[in-house]
Formats: sequence, structure tokens, C-alpha cells
Amino acid sequence: MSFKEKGLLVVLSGPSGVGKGTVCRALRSRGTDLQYSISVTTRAPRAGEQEGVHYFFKSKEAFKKMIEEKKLLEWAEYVGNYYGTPIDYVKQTLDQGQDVILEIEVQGALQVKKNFPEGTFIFLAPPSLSELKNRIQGRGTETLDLIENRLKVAKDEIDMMKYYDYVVENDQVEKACDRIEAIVTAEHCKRERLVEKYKKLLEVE
Ligand SMILES: Nc1ncnc2c1ncn2[C@@H]1O[C@H](COP(=O)(O)OP(=O)(O)OP(=O)(O)O)[C@@H](O)[C@H]1O
Ligand SMILES: Nc1nc2c(ncn2[C@@H]2O[C@H](COP(=O)(O)O)[C@@H](O)[C@H]2O)c(=O)[nH]1
Repeated sequence: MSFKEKGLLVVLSGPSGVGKGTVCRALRSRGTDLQYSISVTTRAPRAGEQEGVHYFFKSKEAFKKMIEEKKLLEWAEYVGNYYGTPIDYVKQTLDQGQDVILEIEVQGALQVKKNFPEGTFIFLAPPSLSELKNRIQGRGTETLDLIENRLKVAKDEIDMMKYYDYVVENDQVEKACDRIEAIVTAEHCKRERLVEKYKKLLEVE
């Protein structure tokens, strides 16, 4: 009989525009064995964004109700909008032994770290601030004002990288994916996880 250990919770965060979404899409198309949590947000959908695919789009009232009903693992107000991670999907998926990745900003990541320190916290870093600016501008989804606000927040966020387990530079998407895959593999080989797993295996066999 084989014992299924709990999945890993991988938290990928970093400043807006660094490439979190791009890297997650590349991991997905590689077939990396990670489940992607879909966040709730109060921001308006961008062109092409779909309900339940990119986000669950909610009013501020509906979002606040989710906070009150403790339906969010973490949440944060970021540049005028709320963002949060539905707790049920994360719990159920980890319990099934599957790894979950959250793509979230820094305040939310630090909340998860406080409540779920056994998670794996990866900070995705830009090669430089000027490259970060080029990326946000190049994406063309925000007005100039919003880009400036996001860049201001980015400086404080980069200062928070010291609280993460790993820092991965997103210089090239494929290299960043290689590094993240290596981290996930290494986390699966961590001694504490394996001691627990083998203890349970010995009990059942
Ligand atoms: N390694 C890279 N080299 C060059 N451009 C990149 C790289 N990674 C991502 N980009 C580009 O940077 C822009 C921002 O990427 P993306 O939307 O994935 O960032 P994000 O961190 O998910 O942003 P947000 O937090 O605002 O959702 C996109 O236009 C993307 O194509
Ligand atoms: N704390 C959380 N942050 C989240 C969540 N989902 C997304 N995000 C982050 O918000 C910013 C802005 O996102 P955008 O889609 O408006 O560009 C970005 O850093 C996302 O990673 C969440 O559930 N919790």
C-alpha cells in the first residue's frame, strides 16, 4: 500500500509585471505537475479575461462577505483593488496530495507564510527596475498612472524578498521555469517530509 503525502503549497510572488503569469503559463505548457489556484478580485476584467479562468470577478461587497465568512486563505488590497485566494480549493487539492501554486502579491504571500510556514515561498525578481518598467508598459494593460503606482509599490515589494525561501530571477522565462521546477523537486526531497511519509508507510505495511 502506498501512502499519499500532502501536496506542496508553492507561493510565487513578486512585483507586478515581473512575469509571474507568463512563467506560470510556461510551466503549465511544459506539463509541470502543479495545480493553479484561481483568485478572487474586485478589479475589472481586462480584455480577454474570463470569469473562472483568469479570476473570479466580484463586487467589493461580495469580496468583504468572503472575508467575513473566512473563505479566503489570504487577501490584500493592492493599488485600489482587493485580491484573495479561495481557501477550499487549496485545502482540497493539497489533501489529495497534489501541489498547488499561488500567484499572488507580497502582502498576501507574507500572510500565507505566517499561517502556513510549511509552504515554499519563491520571489520572482526582475533583472532591473528599468526592465520591470519596460515589461509593465509593454504589456499595455494599465494606464500610465496605474503603471506609476505599481512601480512605486514594486520598490517596497523587492525589499521584502529577504522573507522568502528562494529568489528566482526572471531574466529568461525558460530559465526561470527550470529554476522553479528544481526548487519543487528539492522540496519534495526534504528530509522532514520524507521522515513523516516513511513513518506512515511503516505503520500501514
Ligand atoms: N523573462 C521575460 N523577458 C521578457 N519579457 C517578459 C519576461 N517575462 C515576462 N515578460 C513580459 O512582461 C510582461 C508582464 O508579464 P506578466 O503579465 O506575466 O507579469 P505578472 O508578474 O504576472 O504581472 P501582474 O502581477 O501585474 O499580473 C508581459 O508582457 C510578458 O510577456
Ligand atoms: N494577495 C493576492 N494577490 C493576488 C492574488 N491574485 C493576484 N494577485 C496579485 O495582484 C497583483 C495585481 O494583479 P493584476 O492581475 O491586477 O495585474 C499581482 O501581483 C498579482 O499576482 C491573490 O489571490 N492574492
